[in-house]
Amino acid sequence: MAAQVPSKLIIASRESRLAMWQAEHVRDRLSELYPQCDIQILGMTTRGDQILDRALSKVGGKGLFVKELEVAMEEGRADLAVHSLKDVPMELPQGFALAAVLEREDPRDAFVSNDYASLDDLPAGAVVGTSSLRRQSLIAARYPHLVIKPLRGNLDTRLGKLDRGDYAAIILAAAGLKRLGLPQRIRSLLEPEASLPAAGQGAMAIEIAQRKDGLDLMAILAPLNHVPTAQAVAAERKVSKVFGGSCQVPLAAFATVDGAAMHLRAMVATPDGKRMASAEVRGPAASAEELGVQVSELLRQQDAVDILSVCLAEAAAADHAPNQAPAPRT
Ligand SMILES: NCc1[nH]cc(CCC(=O)O)c1CC(=O)O
Repeated sequence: MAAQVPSKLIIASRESRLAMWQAEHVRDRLSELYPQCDIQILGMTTRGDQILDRALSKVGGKGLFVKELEVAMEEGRADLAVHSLKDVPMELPQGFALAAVLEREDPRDAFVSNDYASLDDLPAGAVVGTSSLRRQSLIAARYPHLVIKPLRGNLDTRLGKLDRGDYAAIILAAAGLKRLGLPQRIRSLLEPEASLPAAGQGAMAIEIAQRKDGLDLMAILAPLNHVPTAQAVAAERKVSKVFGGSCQVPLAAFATVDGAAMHLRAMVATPDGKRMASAEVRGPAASAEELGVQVSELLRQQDAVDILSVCLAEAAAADHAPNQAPAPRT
């Protein structure tokens, strides 16, 4: 039996152009499924959008880009929230759930520059912009002659800083550039072998809150769930969870699903790229989380915990704040 659909649904979204594109995409797909339902978008600003002068790893706290949207749902101002899955904490607060994961866009990192075609072409001392510890550590490991400088802000802001000449090149998620109709800005793509993507990169998720009115939003949103993507990101997010995943740690986890088979790769490193652990496993896509645990165990055998303790000590020192990262667990 088809789900009972209300006459109106409100989508909470951040106001960046990418977030709005994603919310509009979900709105359009829902409108197609449920033409009788009036679907509106509520734009909001989050703490992650406001704090732009610090690297994400130094802002601290999880869910910087999602909290305000959750409050809107809690207060009944919105029914669902659309997020870049990469920005969604591994553990949602009590009473919230992911209702659907949409088909993944290109998960790769993109090299963006006005003067150079790839990381290999950059001369010694060239400045590369990124605020992702993962990207920073991968670049430092392979290109020790390059200088990495922080780069924050939404996609348009970041591209503006590149165009102004602040950087020789910047690294961005290919997915965002493609969604915004800017694929021509991509000079080259970094293959997973060179730059393993972050857990959830390129995937969008729909979050919902527990309802008091009995509305079955899970069932309403189920047709938007893309099973192979949901399986891949379940494995990736399990790895992040095991290692207390946050933006304070250079951690990558990337799964591909081919029919019933999954290939999961993961990596942890120190921010300077000098120490790195990486591992991969293959197995049934239906056992996504179990594969996440397995690959985490392989990482642990390579001193991943020690590598992460270096990262967390650095983060805590930079923060002058108590170290809130939980101990690794499975
Ligand atoms: N943390 C910011 C963020 N969250 C999601 C994306 C890109 C889109 C995606 O990965 O789905 C980006 C920008 C970037 O990494 O360049």
